[in-house]
Amino acid sequence: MAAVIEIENLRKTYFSLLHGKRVALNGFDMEVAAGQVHGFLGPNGSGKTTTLRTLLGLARADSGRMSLFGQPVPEALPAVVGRLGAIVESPQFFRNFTGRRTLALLARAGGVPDARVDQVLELVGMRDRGNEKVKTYSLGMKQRLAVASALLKSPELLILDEPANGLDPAGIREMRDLVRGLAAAGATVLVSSHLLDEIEQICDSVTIISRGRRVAAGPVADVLASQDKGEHLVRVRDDDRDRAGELLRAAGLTVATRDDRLVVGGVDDAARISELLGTGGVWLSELSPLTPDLESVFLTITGTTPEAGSYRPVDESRDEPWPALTTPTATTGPAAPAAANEELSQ
Ligand SMILES: Nc1ncnc2c1ncn2[C@@H]1O[C@H](COP(=O)(O)OP(=O)(O)OP(=O)(O)O)[C@@H](O)[C@H]1O
Repeated sequence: MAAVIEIENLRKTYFSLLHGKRVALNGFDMEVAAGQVHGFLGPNGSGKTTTLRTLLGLARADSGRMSLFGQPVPEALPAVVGRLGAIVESPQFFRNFTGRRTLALLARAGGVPDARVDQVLELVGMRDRGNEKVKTYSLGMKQRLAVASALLKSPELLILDEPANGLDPAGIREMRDLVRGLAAAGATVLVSSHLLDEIEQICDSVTIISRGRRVAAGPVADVLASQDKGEHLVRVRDDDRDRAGELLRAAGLTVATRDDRLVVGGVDDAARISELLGTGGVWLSELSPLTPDLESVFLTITGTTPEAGSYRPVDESRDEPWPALTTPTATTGPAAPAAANEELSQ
C-alpha cells in the first residue's frame, strides 16, 4: 500500500534564551499508508504537535526527510496542499461571524462551491447551529466547526490534532463515526489523541512517540500483541491460593497476586494451568487471559505508568540525558534512549 505520509529521521530543536536548547524531535520516523485511520500517540511534550506543524510547513525542521503523497515537503507543499485538510492546535474564528458565514468565506477563498458548506455542517452535526454566531458556541461546537472547515476541500488526507477535545461522549461517538466514514470513503486520516480507548476503536494502525522518537508503530493488533506477555488471571478458593502459587511456580511459571486472584505469566497454553492445579488437588473457579489494551501498552512503552509518590515531569524534551527506557519496542524502529542520551549529553 502506498504511503501518504512518510517521515524519516526528523529532528527539530527549539532554542530560547530562557530555557536553552530543547530537542523536540530526535530522529523521528513515521509512515501512514493510504486509506488508513492512523493514531498518533505520545505523552505530553513528546513531539506530536511539532511533528504535525513541521509536516505542514508551519515549523522548520533541523534535518530529516518528509513527504506527502510521495512528494517531498515542505518543497512540494503548494502542489499537495489542496489534497489535505488539517486542524493543528485550536483554530481561531471570528467570534461575531456565524458558523455558516465562516465556512462560506473559507470555501470562497479555497475555490470550493457554496453548496459544500451545508454538506460539511451536516457531516459534523452542526446543521441546526450554523446560523448562530461563533461566540455562542461551546468548545465542542467550535471543534466541530474546525473539523467542518478542514473537510471543505473533500481532502484525501485529513490531519486532526486532538479532534475529540471538548466533545461530550455523544460528540466523541459522532467524531468516531465521521472519521471511520471518511476512511470508508477512501480518505486517509491521521489523528492524534490522548483518548487511548478511542484510538483503539477507530484506528487501523498507530505510531507511538516518546521523547521525540518513535517507540512503537504498526497495526493496532500487532502493537498490542508485541506487549502480550501470555498472562492469565486465575481464581481459586481463598485458602487454596498459596498452594496454587506453589504448584505453578514449581512448574516454572511466574506468579503474582492481584486482589483475590493470581496473575500467571509465561503460559503458552491455558489448559496447562488447569492441569497443573487439578493434578495438585486445587480446583479453578476462573481462568481468563489478560490481554493488553492500548492504554497499558502506551504506559509501558513510554515509561509513563504513574507511580504513587513519585513525580513525573510533564515536559518530555530535555537537555539532560534521559533515564533509559527498559521496555523493548513493538513492531518498531529503534528505541530512544541510548543514542539519544549520547547525543543530548554532548
Ligand atoms: N515554539 C516552541 N518553543 C520552544 N519549545 C517548544 C515550542 N513548541 C514546542 N516546544 C517544546 O517542544 C516539546 C514538544 O512539544 P509538542 O507541542 O510537540 O508536544 P506534544 O506531544 O504535542 O504535547 P501535548 O500532548 O502536550 O500537546 C515540548 O518540550 C515543548 O515545550
